[in-house]
Amino acid sequence: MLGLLKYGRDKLGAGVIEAIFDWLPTVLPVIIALELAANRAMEAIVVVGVLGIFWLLYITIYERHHRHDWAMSAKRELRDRYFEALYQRNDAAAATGADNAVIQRDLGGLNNLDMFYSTLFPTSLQAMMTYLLLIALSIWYRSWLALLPLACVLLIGFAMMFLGKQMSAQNKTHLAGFLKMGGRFINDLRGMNILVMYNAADRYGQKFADESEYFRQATMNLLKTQLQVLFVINGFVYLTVFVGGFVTALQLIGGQLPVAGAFATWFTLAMMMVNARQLGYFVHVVKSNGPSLAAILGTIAKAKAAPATVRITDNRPLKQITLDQTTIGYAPDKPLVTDIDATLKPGKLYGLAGENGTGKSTLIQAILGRLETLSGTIMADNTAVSALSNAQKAAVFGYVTADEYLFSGTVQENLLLGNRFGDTWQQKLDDLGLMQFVPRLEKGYDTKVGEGGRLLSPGQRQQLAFARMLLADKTVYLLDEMTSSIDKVNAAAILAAVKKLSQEKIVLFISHDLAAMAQADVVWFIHDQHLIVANHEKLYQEQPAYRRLVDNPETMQKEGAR
Ligand SMILES: Nc1ncnc2c1ncn2[C@@H]1O[C@H](COP(=O)(O)OP(=O)(O)OP(=O)(O)O)[C@@H](O)[C@H]1O
Repeated sequence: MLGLLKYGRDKLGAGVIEAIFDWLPTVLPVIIALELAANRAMEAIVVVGVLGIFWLLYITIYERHHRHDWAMSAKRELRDRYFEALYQRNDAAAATGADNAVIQRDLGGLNNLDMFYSTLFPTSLQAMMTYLLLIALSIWYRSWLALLPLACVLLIGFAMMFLGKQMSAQNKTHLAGFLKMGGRFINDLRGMNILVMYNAADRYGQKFADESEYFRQATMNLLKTQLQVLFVINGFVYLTVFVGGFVTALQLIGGQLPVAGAFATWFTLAMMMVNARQLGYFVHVVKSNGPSLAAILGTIAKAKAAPATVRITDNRPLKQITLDQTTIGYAPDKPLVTDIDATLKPGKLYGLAGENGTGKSTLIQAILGRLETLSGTIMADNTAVSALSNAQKAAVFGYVTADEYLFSGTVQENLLLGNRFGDTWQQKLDDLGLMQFVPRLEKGYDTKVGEGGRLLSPGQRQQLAFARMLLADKTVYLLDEMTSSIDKVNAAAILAAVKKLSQEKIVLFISHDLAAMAQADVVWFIHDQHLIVANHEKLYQEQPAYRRLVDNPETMQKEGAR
C-alpha cells in the first residue's frame, strides 16, 4: 500500500495541510479544557481566536480551491500510468475476454483508490497525531488509557484476519458473477434476432436468470460479511470508549484525575477510536482490492519507458511506409508472411490480395503498429510504427473495415465526427463522388441513421463510414474489406473515391473482389508465405495462383462475404 505514496508527490503537501486542518476539531476542545483547568481563560480565548482565524482563512481561501488536490492528482497520475502501460502492450488485436475481465477488475481498483488518497491516508495521519496527544496526556496524568486503543486495534486485527480472507474470496466470486452475467446479457442482446428466429429466447432467458441468481447470492454473501466486519469494528471501538470512560470516571471519583484531565484524556481516546473505526473499515476495503492494486502496480512496473524519438506530428504528410525484411505472424514458429520488402507511397493505389487466412488483415495490423513484427521493421518515414504513441497512430492512420460503427444520430453528425475540412466537407465528398445517395433520403443529411446505422443499407453504411474517415483527413488509409457484401454500384463508387484519394495519400486496400485489383497501381499478393509485388496484369500472367483467384472469384468470395 505504501507504493501508492509515490504518486501525486507534487501535491502531497496539500494532502498534509488538509489532514492537519481536519484534525483541529479534535485538538481544540482539549486545549480549551487544559487552559480553563489552569485558570487561564484569557489564554483559552486567544488560542481559540487565533486558531479560529487560521481555520476561517483555510476554509475561505485555501480549501475551496485545493480540497482533495492530492487525491485527484495522485489518482490521475496512477490512472494515466496504468493506461499508458496497458496500451504499450500493443496487442489490442489479440486481446481476449480474460484480458477484458482483468482490465475491468483493475478499473474497479482504480476507482477505490479514492478511498486511499482522500480518506485512508489523512485519517491515518490524524489517528497518529491523536494517539501522540493521548500518550502525552497519559504520561502527564500518569494514566494508562493510552494502552486501550492498542488492545482494541489488536483485537480488531485478529478478527479481520479471519474475515478478510473470506471477503477477498467473496469479492472475486462477486466480480466473476457480475462479469459473467454482463457478458451474457451483451452477447444475447447482440444475437437477439437469432435467438427469436430459433425460438430459443426462453432457453437463454433461463440461463440468464440462473446467472443473475448466482450473482445475487454472491452479492448477498458479500454484504453479509461486510456487515459482520462493521459489527466487529464498531463493537470493539464502542467497547473501548465505554471501558475508557468507566476507568476515567473511577479515577476522577478516586481523585487521581482532575476534571479537566479526565475530560481531555477520555475525549482524546474517544476521538482516537473514531479515527480507528474509520481506519479499520478503509484498510479493509483497500485490502480487499489487493489483487487489482497489485495488478495495477505490476502493470506499471513492467511498462517500458516511453520512446523519446518519435517525431511524427498530427497531420504531417508522410513520405513513405517501408517494410524491411519484415516477418509477421502471431507465433515465431508459425510466421504468416516472411521477409517482406515493400514500400507504400502517396500517389499510387496499393491493393492487397491473397487467399483466405494468408495474413492480409494481420499485415495491416502490423502496419498500424498494433501487432509487433516477428522480425524486421516497419517504418513510417524514420520512425518505427510500433514506437508511435496511440495518439500519433490515431492522427496518422485511417483504418476502415467492413463493419464500422455508426452512432445513432443523423448522417451529418456521423460524417462530421472528425471533420477537418470545415464548411467545405460537402464539396470534398462531391468531388470524390461519395454519398450520392443522400439527396434520395427523406431528410438528406439530417436523416437519422438509427443505432449502429441500421436504418441505412449495408452499402450506404460502408460509404458513410469511409466518407467519415476521409473527412478526418488522415495521412495513411488502410482499408480492410471495406466493400465486402455490398452491391456493385456502391462498391464502384467507393473504389473510384479510393483511387482519387490515393493521388495525395498513402492508400492500401484489401478486397476479395480481385477485379478491383485492376484499379490498383501496385498489387501486393501474398502467396506461399511470401509477398509478391507487381501490377495486376503482370501477376495475372506470371502467377498461376493469382490467375486462379481472378478466374474463380467464388472460391474466395464465399468466405469474403461473411
Ligand atoms: N489474434 C490472433 N491470434 C492468433 N492467430 C490469429 C489471430 N488473428 C488471426 N489469426 C490467424 O492468422 C491467420 C491469418 O489471419 P488473417 O485474418 O490475417 O487472414 P486474412 O488473409 O486477412 O484472411 P481473410 O481473407 O479470411 O480475411 C489465420 O489463420 C487466422 O486464424
